[in-house]
Amino acid sequence: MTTHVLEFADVHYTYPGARQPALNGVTLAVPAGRRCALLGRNGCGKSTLFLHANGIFRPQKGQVLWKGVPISARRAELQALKRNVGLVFQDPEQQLIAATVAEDLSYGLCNLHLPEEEIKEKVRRTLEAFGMSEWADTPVHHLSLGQKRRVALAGVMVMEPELLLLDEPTSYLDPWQTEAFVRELERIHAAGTTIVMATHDLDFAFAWADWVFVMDAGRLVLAGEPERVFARRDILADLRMKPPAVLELWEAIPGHVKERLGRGLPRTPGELAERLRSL
Ligand SMILES: Nc1ncnc2c1ncn2[C@@H]1O[C@H](COP(=O)(O)OP(=O)(O)OP(=O)(O)O)[C@@H](O)[C@H]1O
Repeated sequence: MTTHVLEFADVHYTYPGARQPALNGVTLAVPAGRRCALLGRNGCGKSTLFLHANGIFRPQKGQVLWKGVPISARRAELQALKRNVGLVFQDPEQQLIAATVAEDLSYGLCNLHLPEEEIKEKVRRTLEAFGMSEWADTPVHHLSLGQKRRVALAGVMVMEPELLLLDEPTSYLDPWQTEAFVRELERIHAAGTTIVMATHDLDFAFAWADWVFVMDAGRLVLAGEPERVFARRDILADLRMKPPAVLELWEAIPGHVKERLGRGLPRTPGELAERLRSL
């Protein structure tokens, strides 16, 4: 049986002064242990959904549940939720608050009033795991955008959340930084963390995710395994979402060649090229 870490049940939210709701009855369940991609056009409500996931926003109608239990407004429970659900914002400037990298990583742990030695040890281990020990005393404003993104991710992971929410983490990263970032995500996922990533990069989503959500106008319109979701060309075309390039290439290959390529759908054009070369 699939267990869900986080669930949204008919959640509604309209920003003060806005004419349209940002969330308009979204119902969505995040399966435990998955790598989920959250897709949808600009303004469909992805970031607003994330802000409800760790209690920053409260639904105006409907419920958000953590492991089947509705999130309450009680301070202690909200604090526990913030610890379980790590949110990495789209813009690292919104997230990084302390002067140096090590201070930034310590910030959330200090708020938990952990003993100083424990904080130091967690920060040391996280810096090491992220390959950034030499940045410990670097002023945050000396870092590049890609480096700030990694520090923001490390600052969330130091809290050891069970669920990691990433808001468009690969935008503005160069291919090398994206690869390094994905390797970090692999390590985090392999250690047991469920991940949900909002992204506009459908090629990346198809290559990386093992579960996909598609939102539109504040609601969920599709959810499931990537192959199944991306097979719904009619719905995706209505949302002006182009299928991943590798699927278009795959469809152009004659059936008798596909049979020889075998082993299900390739995830990237590189993987397809590799299989074609081995014919
Ligand atoms: N602070 C705000 N005040 C008023 N309206 C807002 C505010 N933030 C977002 N909205 C509106 O809420 C809706 C959902 O926005 P949201 O940022 O959640 O979408 P998104 O899917 O994350 O978009 P993007 O892909 O561009 O990041 C949009 O119509 C947006 O204009």
